[in-house]
Order: sequence, then structure tokens, then C-alpha cells
Amino acid sequence: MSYYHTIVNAKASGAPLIAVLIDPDKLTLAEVPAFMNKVSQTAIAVILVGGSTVAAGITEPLVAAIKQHTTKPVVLFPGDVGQLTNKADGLLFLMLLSGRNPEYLIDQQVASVPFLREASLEVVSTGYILLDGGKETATMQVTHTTPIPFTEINRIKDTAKAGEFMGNKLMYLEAGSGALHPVPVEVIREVKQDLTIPIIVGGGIRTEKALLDTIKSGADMIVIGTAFEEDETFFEVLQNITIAK
Ligand SMILES: CC(C)=CCC/C(C)=C/CC/C(C)=C/CC/C(C)=C/COP(=O)(O)OP(=O)(O)O
Ligand SMILES: O=P(O)(O)OC[C@@H](O)CO
Ligand SMILES: [Mg+2]
Repeated sequence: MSYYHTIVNAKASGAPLIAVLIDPDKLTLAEVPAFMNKVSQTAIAVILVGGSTVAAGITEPLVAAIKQHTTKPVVLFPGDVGQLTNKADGLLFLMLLSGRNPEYLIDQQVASVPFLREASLEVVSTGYILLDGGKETATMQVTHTTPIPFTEINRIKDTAKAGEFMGNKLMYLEAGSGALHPVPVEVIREVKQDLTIPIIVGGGIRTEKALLDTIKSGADMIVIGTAFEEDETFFEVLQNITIAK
């Protein structure tokens, strides 16, 4: 099935999807079998692959190795055009709406077209809103953009709604990889009420409480990366919770 429809169905059912983010800079090919064995024992439904700074050429063999261990959709979450590979199933076709850097609003997207025209990836237009999770992140450094503070709720809502009006099919609220503070419940609730498209939330979710709060606030897909990188026992947290809003 289309990964986009899997997310739309999750929104309709009220049971959000959990996605693991695998950073090609951090997981080696040799570590893939054991890591994917842990993934397979959890309710993780989507595997995202990407990073803000990934060396060219390493994403493709990693995705190929991941695919050998799962039938779940493997979706690219790329920081740049160099991370594209047709070995994945889908692509979050990101535009960085919180920033004002044309490189991440249109240039990377245009540069990806010669590849995507020949590829069979499921391409889904995704607004990407970087929020201030209390720590300078790699994404801020790479994109030379400033995140929006959690307190600027109207600006966050207007940015997300503008993305929906411009045709985004998904909206990603990002506190930043390894954020000190995940996206607050109130921010997710307010954006959710205002949009018709599914909402993805990630950044700094590393405790059971943070995960449960994010689920309850209405996120349709929740992305967790650092918690698994730093402590693989976080997989057990996932096994023990009920994923329903
Ligand atoms: C459409 C195409 C081809 C590319 C989109 C390019 C855009 C707009 C990217 C948005 C900005 C960006 C750099 C996003 C990166 C998203 C990501 C995978 C973040 C994860 O960051 P980590 O690499 O985990 O950071 P750390 O290394 O600090 O943990
Ligand atoms: O690594 P963490 O903090 O889980 O964040 C996941 C993702 O939203 C980062 O782009
Ligand atoms: Mg990271």
C-alpha cells in the first residue's frame, strides 16, 4: 500500500504511526541486522532514513540492507538531494517552511527532478517546520535558518496552514534531532485543529511520558531517532504502551 495512505488511515483511525529515523551517518551496515531485529519486535510502522549531513553514496547501500530485513515502508527523509536512492519506497518531498533560505524552499527540489523523473519512489509533498527545541541542531546549521519558538503559536499555525494551502500533503513539526524539549502538546493540538492533512511530529522524544503526550495530542505519525541511537532499550518502552489517542 502507498505509505501516504497508511498515514492518512492512521489519522482517520486515531491510532498514530510510530516511525524510527535511521541516520546513515550513525548506523553501520554491520549493525543493520540486529537493529532491524529490534524494530521488528515493536509497533514501528514506518522506517525513515535520512540526516542533515550525510556523505554521498552511503544512503543507498544502507537502504538496500534495511529492505532485506523488513516489509515495512522505507521512506527517505533527506537533508539534501545527495541522499536520494530508488531502493527506498517513498520520499518526504520536504520544503523548509520555517526558514527563508531558497536552497531548502525550491533549489534542492528542482535539483532532485532529473533523478525523480526516472525513479519509482512515492513522492509526497511535505511542509517542514523547524521549532526551537532548546538546542542548536545540525539542521539549523546546515540550512542557516532560525527555528520558530514554541510560544509563537500563531506564526506556527499560519506557517502550517500556508503549507496546506500551497498543496503540502503532510506537515512535519520538528523540534530538532536530539532536542531538549519535544514539540509541546498545545502546539500539536492547535496545529492539528487548524489543518486537514496529517501531522508528523519529531525531535527530542526520548521518554515514555513524552511519547504518550505526543500520541494524546493528536500527532498522526511520531518520529523517534536519537532515543534508539543512544539507548536501544527504548524499543522496550514501545512494546509496553498502547498506541491510541
Ligand atoms: C526534496 C529533496 C531532495 C530534499 C529536501 C531538502 C530539504 C528541504 C531539507 C530540509 C532541511 C533538512 C536539512 C532536513 C534534514 C532532516 C533530517 C533528516 C534531520 C535529522 O537530523 P540529524 O542528521 O539526525 O541531526 P544530528 O546529526 O544532529 O542528529
Ligand atoms: O532524533 P530525534 O530527537 O528523535 O528526532 C527525530 C527527528 O524528528 C529528527 O529529525
Ligand atoms: Mg539525529
